[in-house]
Amino acid sequence: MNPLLEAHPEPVLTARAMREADRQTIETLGLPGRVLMETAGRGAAEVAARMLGTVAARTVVCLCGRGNNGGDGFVLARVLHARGAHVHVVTLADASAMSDDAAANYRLLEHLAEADPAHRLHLHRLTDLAELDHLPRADLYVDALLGTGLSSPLRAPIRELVQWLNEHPAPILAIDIPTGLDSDTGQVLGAAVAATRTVTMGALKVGLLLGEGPRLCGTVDVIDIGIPRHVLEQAARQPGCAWRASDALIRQWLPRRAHDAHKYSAGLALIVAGSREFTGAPVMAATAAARIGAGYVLCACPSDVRPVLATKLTEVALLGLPETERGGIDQEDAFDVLDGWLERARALLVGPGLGRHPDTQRFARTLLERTSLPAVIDADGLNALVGFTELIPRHAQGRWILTPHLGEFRRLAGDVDLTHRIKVVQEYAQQWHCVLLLKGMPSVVGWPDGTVWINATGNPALATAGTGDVLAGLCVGLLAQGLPPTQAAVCALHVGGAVADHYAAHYGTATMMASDLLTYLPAVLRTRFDR
Ligand SMILES: NC(=O)C1=CN([C@@H]2O[C@H](COP(=O)(O)OP(=O)(O)OC[C@H]3O[C@@H](n4cnc5c(N)ncnc54)[C@H](O)[C@@H]3O)[C@@H](O)[C@H]2O)[C@H](O)CC1
Ligand SMILES: [K+]
Repeated sequence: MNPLLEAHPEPVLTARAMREADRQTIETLGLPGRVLMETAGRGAAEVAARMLGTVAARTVVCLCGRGNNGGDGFVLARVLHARGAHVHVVTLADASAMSDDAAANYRLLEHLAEADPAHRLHLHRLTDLAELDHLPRADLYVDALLGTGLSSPLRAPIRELVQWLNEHPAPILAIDIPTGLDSDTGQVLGAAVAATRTVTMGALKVGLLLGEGPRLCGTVDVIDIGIPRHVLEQAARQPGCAWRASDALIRQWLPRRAHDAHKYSAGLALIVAGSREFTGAPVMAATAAARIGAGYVLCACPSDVRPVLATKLTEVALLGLPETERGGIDQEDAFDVLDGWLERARALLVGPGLGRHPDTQRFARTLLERTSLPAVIDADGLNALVGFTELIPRHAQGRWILTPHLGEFRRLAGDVDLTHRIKVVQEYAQQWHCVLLLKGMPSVVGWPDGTVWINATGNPALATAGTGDVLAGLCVGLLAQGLPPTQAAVCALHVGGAVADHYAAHYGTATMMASDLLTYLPAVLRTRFDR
């Protein structure tokens, strides 16, 4: 693929945005919908042929709805029939009840079925679900029932058809979206096809990447059906849409070390972290910051924790922060110790393992209010802001990266309905004027301008203690090297997930520990990101 194009982020659209892109292409550019459907169906047939291996004499059963999703299925049926397959097309409606383009393609099939001397094309107009039992066992089932037109929980008999489909062991190819999956949220609406593979038209849909989407889609192929890139990019600016970064884009964004760099020019990352209870978190975060390329990492922790960290950290400098007799960080004395370093630092991370002592939380808030450094606020740094969220829009000013998991986000934002996760992240990143990295599978990054990114890498191996500390360290390490918070958050997620993917490819997803991310990071940076 063209390296320049490859560096482009991939638009991830809602159903509404996809329909808008269709409309633009058809009405403004003049590319007929029938041509879009023909291209969509032919692209889907290519994927079906790859799934079958050989097409001739294989049996394919296509379940087709009466909308354009069904229309894509009719085109696919015609193409596979022409390549020698035995094709059974199952519909629930007459052509008169179908969309125009679908009906036109259905009538094509009717003429073909009559004309084919080999009688390899069979049209079944279903009036009773029992008739499904007369269908031959297929080598491949095609779900062309519903796509982006699904707007509510599946009605009968589509719902029963979906359940029937899922009962068959043969591979299932879903057209555009597995029927029953909400294309904007990844929720299952009543029932949904569990596809082996999904071939989606024009662009990725949000629902394929969130919620139940990854589990129900199987492998996803995006078919270029002739919608111009600028039309897709324009559509992706609608609320609820997102982007996915490519390796090429991350390679472009990742900082390169200057040939004449010295430890300060490569960026000083100041990390305020650690407590008696949590000494691992600062180690993970500080090591990650150093490993991703920060030239100088300084970890400021409560004084009596310093000796413990000194046994675990060699290249990371340590700074003991005075404590109150109550055991929290003493704000005034701490600033006396910190001030010089705050001038020299290029980025700040507050939170990993910091603990929730009231004195420490007050210190963390004051530190964030006073500094104008780009900052990452993670874990107990976020907990210190609970009840003080007004500080975020007042001080973040686009310089902060907040990295909450779901629980931390709910403590900050309240019991927010996260059905539309993209819209929620979009709204809060704009409202708080910060970069909001909401961790999850996948994690999502909202920028202050409303742009949202869905992480393209990572796997369940990341579901282990300490990976959040590593992620926070990667973020601050990239900030310290001059990356803007917007790109630092997307890169940290993408690279961290890529290391987890590297680990899982070699050792599976059940044994990874967070420190493995630090071990394999250099190799993945070198081989996958050319660093
Ligand atoms: N992306 C593109 O550029 C192209 C996509 N194509 C395909 O077109 C469908 C969208 O087609 P549309 O006709 O708008 O909707 P559907 O076919 O998905 O469904 C409409 C159909 O479904 C019925 N329906 C709606 N909700 C329910 C429900 N809850 N239960 C049962 N039935 C329901 C509704 O009555 C309609 O009859 C897209 O996915 C692509 O596959 C174009 O072919 C090419 C361009
Ligand atoms: K479908």
